[in-house]
Amino acid sequence: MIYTYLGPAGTFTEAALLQVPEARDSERIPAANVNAALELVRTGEADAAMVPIENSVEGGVSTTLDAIATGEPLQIMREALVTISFVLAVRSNIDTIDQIRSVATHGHAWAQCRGWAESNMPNAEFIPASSTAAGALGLLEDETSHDAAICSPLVAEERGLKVLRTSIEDNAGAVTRFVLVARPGPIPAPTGVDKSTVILPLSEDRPGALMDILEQFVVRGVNLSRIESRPTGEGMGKYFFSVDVDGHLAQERVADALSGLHRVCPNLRFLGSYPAAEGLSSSVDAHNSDAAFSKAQDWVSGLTARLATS
Ligand SMILES: O=C(O)C(=O)Cc1ccccc1
Repeated sequence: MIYTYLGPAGTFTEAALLQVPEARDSERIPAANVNAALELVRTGEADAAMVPIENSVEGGVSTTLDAIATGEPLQIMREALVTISFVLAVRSNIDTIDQIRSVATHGHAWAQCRGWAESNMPNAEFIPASSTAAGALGLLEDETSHDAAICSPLVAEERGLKVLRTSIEDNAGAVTRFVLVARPGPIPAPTGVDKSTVILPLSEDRPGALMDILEQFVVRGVNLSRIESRPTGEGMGKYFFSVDVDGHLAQERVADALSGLHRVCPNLRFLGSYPAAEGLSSSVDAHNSDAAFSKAQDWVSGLTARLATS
């Protein structure tokens, strides 16, 4: 297996990939951005890509949500959670925070440290970087565009960067969720604690269109753990929903909800069922259990078997 990830080495995404035991001893290709990583998978140059999808402070990572919702189909094979803490690293000629005029980092890292940055270095300009590690490595270049970088403690240590402050995140304990994405293939077997992701384009702009979608989950007792709307890019007012649910395709209530969704939203895209990285809180009522579905199906089959043939 060849793995790719949002690089360069030292990103939080690499930390997420290293949680995958098989990836530790495999070839790992750093990609310049999320789209480049997914493209390596789509073309077959890599077998799977680890990419950030959501964090507990800033919400969804739009680039990833959009890239896996469209184009050549991809499948989520697993998820990984990383608790994120940031440091402020600087060029060697900077000694105090007041000297910092510009700070480079990934947009989601900036969002998680914005409060600290605005209070402690109000005059520093934010320079968007393709990743926290890319911003950090820029500090080592002669012709660098920035004085400081917000990055992981690990990359600062590994690259011998000067660190002026540690733990500068506004919310201690913020978690980012990453997904390992591959070309569509076998769906991982249920573990008992699983999630499924589905993309639901709103085909019609009419009252109740979202209700029709949500109803499919509600009546089968399927809990949603994430729902986000994203513009399709096809014009104002055109949206798709990206939804995570508790449960696996192998469970009747999830499969039945997908079947209902296919009727109200025929262009839906199933992105996979995979083990949840942490325990899920939702419980299943007896009438939504596999046994209840199976009994109900048997009962209806018994009735349809009695249908007159002519
Ligand atoms: O830039 C990185 O290191 C990443 O892996 C993306 C990211 C940025 C900020 C929080 C979580 C992930």
